[in-house]
Amino acid sequence: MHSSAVFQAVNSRRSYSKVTALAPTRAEVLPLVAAAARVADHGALRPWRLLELRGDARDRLGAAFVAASVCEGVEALKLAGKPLRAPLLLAVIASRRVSFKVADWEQDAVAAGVAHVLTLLLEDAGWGAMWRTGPLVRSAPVRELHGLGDDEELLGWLYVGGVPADCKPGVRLSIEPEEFLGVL
Ligand SMILES: Cc1cc2nc3c(=O)[nH]c(=O)nc-3n(C[C@H](O)[C@H](O)[C@H](O)COP(=O)(O)O)c2cc1C
Repeated sequence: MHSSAVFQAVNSRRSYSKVTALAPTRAEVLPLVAAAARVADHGALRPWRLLELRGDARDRLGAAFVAASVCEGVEALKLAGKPLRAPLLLAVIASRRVSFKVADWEQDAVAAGVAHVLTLLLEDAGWGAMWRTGPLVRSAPVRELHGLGDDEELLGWLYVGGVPADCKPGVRLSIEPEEFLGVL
């Protein structure tokens, strides 16, 4: 069982904080999005959407960060440059649908599930990805840039790019599963 491709992919998953300027094309990303949409989804509400940010859209996100902050001068320049750490950012948006049956938190769990599975699929396709948020993710300028509706919340961005040839190995320590799997 532990040699299955799925087990290996999940067990070796890691984030890439540094990526190269290469990015998957929209055509390459689309089938991964379709596959990620297969996560469990109570009522099949599809309570999520993604936005691609490439090129100067990343500068506009940097400007929104600065507008939402109290930073000036060098600090503002540093903040403005944060979205430039990857050539492609995929904004993850929880879009809550009106439902008497499915609570908001269940819908947010679906959106988060899509993002987790998508990072795994991106890695499986040879790309480096890292989910990032930051304190300004729910600020008004950032919300406005993404055109969020009243029933939407930004869950952050998957920073996506090429895996550097000299990247360091991942560092997450293994857990002791007995500690996490109780019995009632
Ligand atoms: C919702 C969410 C938001 C995150 N936001 C950040 C962030 O803003 N900055 C950061 O350094 N890591 C953030 N992380 C953690 C990284 O994505 C990553 O998991 C962490 O650096 C550990 O690396 P690993 O995934 O290789 O174990 C976030 C993770 C999640 C699930």
